[in-house]
Amino acid sequence: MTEPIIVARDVGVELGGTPVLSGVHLTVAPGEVVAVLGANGAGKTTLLRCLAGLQHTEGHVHVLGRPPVDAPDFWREVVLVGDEPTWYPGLTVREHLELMRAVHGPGRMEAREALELFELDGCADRAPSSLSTGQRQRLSLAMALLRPSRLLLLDEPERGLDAAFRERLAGLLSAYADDGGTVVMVTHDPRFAENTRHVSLEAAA
Ligand SMILES: Nc1ncnc2c1ncn2[C@@H]1O[C@H](COP(=O)(O)OP(=O)(O)OP(=O)(O)O)[C@@H](O)[C@H]1O
Repeated sequence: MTEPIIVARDVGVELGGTPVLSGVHLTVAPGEVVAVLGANGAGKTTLLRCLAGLQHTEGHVHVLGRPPVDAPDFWREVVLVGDEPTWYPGLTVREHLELMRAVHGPGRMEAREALELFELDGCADRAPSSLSTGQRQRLSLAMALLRPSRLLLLDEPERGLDAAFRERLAGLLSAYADDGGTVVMVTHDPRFAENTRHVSLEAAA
């Protein structure tokens, strides 16, 4: 039987003395796209942070067969897209994509293909800080999908994207999973997540 990519059992987190997650279970197989849904404050981002090794938890969490840790070996296989990244001053949109390739090696696509796929050709020579919210989100996602990885952890990837691009992104994530990758994403858009496995989170307190 194929080993799960994620096994989380009885996960509990307290923040500021308040339970945020309690008794959460999640098992994710390779090639799955899982959408974590729930009300504001239900703990979705906190769960992603637990899976990324950025949040201490009670219970058992294994990602890719081991406890997740905020360390280079882990981040070579896992990509987290959450809050907007810090952009490198002086580098253009194109250079941000080329940087991913230079650091992580040949991945799923070339920088020029990513520019086309994420509709960034028109702003390839601009600084990311000069882009619109949706264009910056597309650049974050392009940087994530260009490089090789086994697991994508995405926090509201649809944020700032228009309806047409949301549909394209859903297709790109599905293709990533068809290639053997695994996706866990937090989303508030059930339509964007319609062809994924849904996991609902309820507030712990
Ligand atoms: N550093 C912190 N200290 C104390 N409480 C926190 C901290 N970070 C988050 N929380 C609380 O933990 C709860 C869960 O937050 P989290 O961001 O995981 O929710 P969410 O489901 O992702 O919400 P949203 O849909 O609004 O993004 C919230 O009640 C939030 O106020």
